[in-house]
Amino acid sequence: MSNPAFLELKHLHKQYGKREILRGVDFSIPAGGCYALVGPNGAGKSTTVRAIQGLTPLDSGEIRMDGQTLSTLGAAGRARIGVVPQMDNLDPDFSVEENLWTYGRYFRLPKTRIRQRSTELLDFMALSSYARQPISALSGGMQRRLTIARALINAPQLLLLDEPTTGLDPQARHLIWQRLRDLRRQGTTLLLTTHYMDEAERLADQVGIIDQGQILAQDTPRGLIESHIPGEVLELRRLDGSTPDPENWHQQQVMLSERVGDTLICYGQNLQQVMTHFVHNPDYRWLQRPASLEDVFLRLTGRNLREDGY
Ligand SMILES: Nc1ncnc2c1ncn2[C@@H]1O[C@H](COP(=O)(O)OP(=O)(O)OP(=O)(O)O)[C@@H](O)[C@H]1O
Repeated sequence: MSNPAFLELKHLHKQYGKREILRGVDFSIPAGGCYALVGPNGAGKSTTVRAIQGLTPLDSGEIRMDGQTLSTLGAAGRARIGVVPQMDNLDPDFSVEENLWTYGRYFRLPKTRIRQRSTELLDFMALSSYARQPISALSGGMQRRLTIARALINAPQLLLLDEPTTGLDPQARHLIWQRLRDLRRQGTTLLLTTHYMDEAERLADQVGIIDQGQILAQDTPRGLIESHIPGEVLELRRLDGSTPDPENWHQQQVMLSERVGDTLICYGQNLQQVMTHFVHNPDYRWLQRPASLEDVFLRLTGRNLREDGY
């Protein structure tokens, strides 16, 4: 039997003017689970996260946490949610620990509790030696870790992370991933939005691919790959910079191909035949590799920048 949902989103709809931003978003996360919402710019990820926070009123749909409708949980329910926004909004006039205290006071935690949580969280996020430093003394990765620590001050059961590692270097990203996995082991439920497929693959049990306000597919990372991309992938580029044109050959040989800029991504049952065709052709560069979540993402959400503002 699958675990009961801790967070449930049912048929979320949101319109700005005539434009439908969320068109029936549905998903759920069991307690202690991690769900990654991936999608192109403007897909509706932040709007979904803001709706859970109660910041964006919905036109219809329901959000339930721990079995209760969020709107009826009120402030007490929202206090069980920690939020890591897309942009760091730490207070530059305060020190590292003062930033945590401000949040603790916001949640009306007793002083002794704030002190204890601040010490624990600075240690957890490897920031103890920076406690008295101004925010300007922190690197981008440290600021991100402090933003996560701040979101954890009141020990929330659900942590919402809007693009938690965008713009960070690989070491900084790995440290954050490690801490997010630690949080899961402690029972925290995570919902993250990301543009990084490797992040979704590394952290999430379930990945939802959202585009134009709709979840196009959701499954485990492996399940998404296996059900959308058969076998390996061949990337083809022409040396003259033009995109390879599959018209005259791929129909008989390759099941599927997608154009991404100047690259043709091929996959299908007859990939080896296509390979032999190009290996000795000096006009082409090629790369054969295992299929990834990014291939699924590109296949489902379209390759080229759209002209409709998304
Ligand atoms: N207050 C608003 N008024 C009008 N349109 C809005 C408003 N907030 C968001 N939108 C539009 O809703 C769409 C979805 O925005 P959202 O921020 O949810 O996308 P996203 O998937 O988080 O994108 P990104 O990856 O760029 O952060 C966008 O086209 C955006 O312009």
